Amino acid sequence: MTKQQLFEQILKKQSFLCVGLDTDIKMIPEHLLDTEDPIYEFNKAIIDATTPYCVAYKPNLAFYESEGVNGWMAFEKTVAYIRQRYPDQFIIADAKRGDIGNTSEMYARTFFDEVKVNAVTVAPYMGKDSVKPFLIYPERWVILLALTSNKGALDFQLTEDRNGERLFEKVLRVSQQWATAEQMMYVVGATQGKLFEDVRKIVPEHFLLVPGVGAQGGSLEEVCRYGMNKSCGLLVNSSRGIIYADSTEDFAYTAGQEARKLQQEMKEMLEKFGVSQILN
Ligand SMILES: O=c1ccn([C@@H]2O[C@H](COP(=O)(O)O)[C@@H](O)[C@H]2O)c(=O)[nH]1
Repeated sequence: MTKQQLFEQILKKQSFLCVGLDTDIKMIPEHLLDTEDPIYEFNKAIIDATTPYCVAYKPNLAFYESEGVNGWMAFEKTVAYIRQRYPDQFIIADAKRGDIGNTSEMYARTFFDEVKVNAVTVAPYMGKDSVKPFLIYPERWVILLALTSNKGALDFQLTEDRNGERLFEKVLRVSQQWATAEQMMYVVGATQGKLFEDVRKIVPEHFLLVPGVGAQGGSLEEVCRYGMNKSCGLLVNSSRGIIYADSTEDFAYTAGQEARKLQQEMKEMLEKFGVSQILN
């Protein structure tokens, strides 16, 4: 999916919501546990209920890999289900990969050739040759960790070098030499508030994947005020706040309603910050 196609979906749905499929077997409603593949059944129900209100899904690999072979199969089946039923959805494998070149090549093959997601989250720490192998796939995306939502962002990302440049700023600046805004996005946590202004000084055109609203307390209004650009430029993720809003048999309906609430807020933000035209 291209940047333009993603923006068109955002305008069509008046939403830049990404639903996080952080499916924890321990949180799945009891009545699904008797089915052959509870994780997949849960995901299908969540996807069917939320798809009118979102433009992206983000399965986080930790939740699948922790269940071994069955978890990986549920991940693959979930991606295939979205691909087949809702081909306009943007699918992000939140895997936070990155290694020496030949190993990164294998990660890229896994996610782009085998599972066929649109994007993979990648850690920038090992540098250019660890990221490049993900960039040889046309219309597939690398989402590079830049300024994360957790407290630990202070440990490295917000530290300054002797010229006063913070590490996340260096990641944004240098990595722009590796790929354009047609293939690279950045993770910036919703909890980072006004720092979105500093991010936008360096990457005005790029899409940002923004986790941290809902359970982590980030403000959607602040993210939009400081982070939105003329083609929206934001995919805001919520995982627990949507998928675990209800643990009864009505879980999917409630998840849909939570997604709808966020979509309504996002529609207001798109209007408020003047994002309304199809760009060419
Ligand atoms: O900086 C980051 C990077 C990734 N995440 C991931 O996003 C979701 C957030 O889940 P919530 O339940 O909505 O808090 C989860 O998969 C994280 O691993 C992040 O939170 N912050």
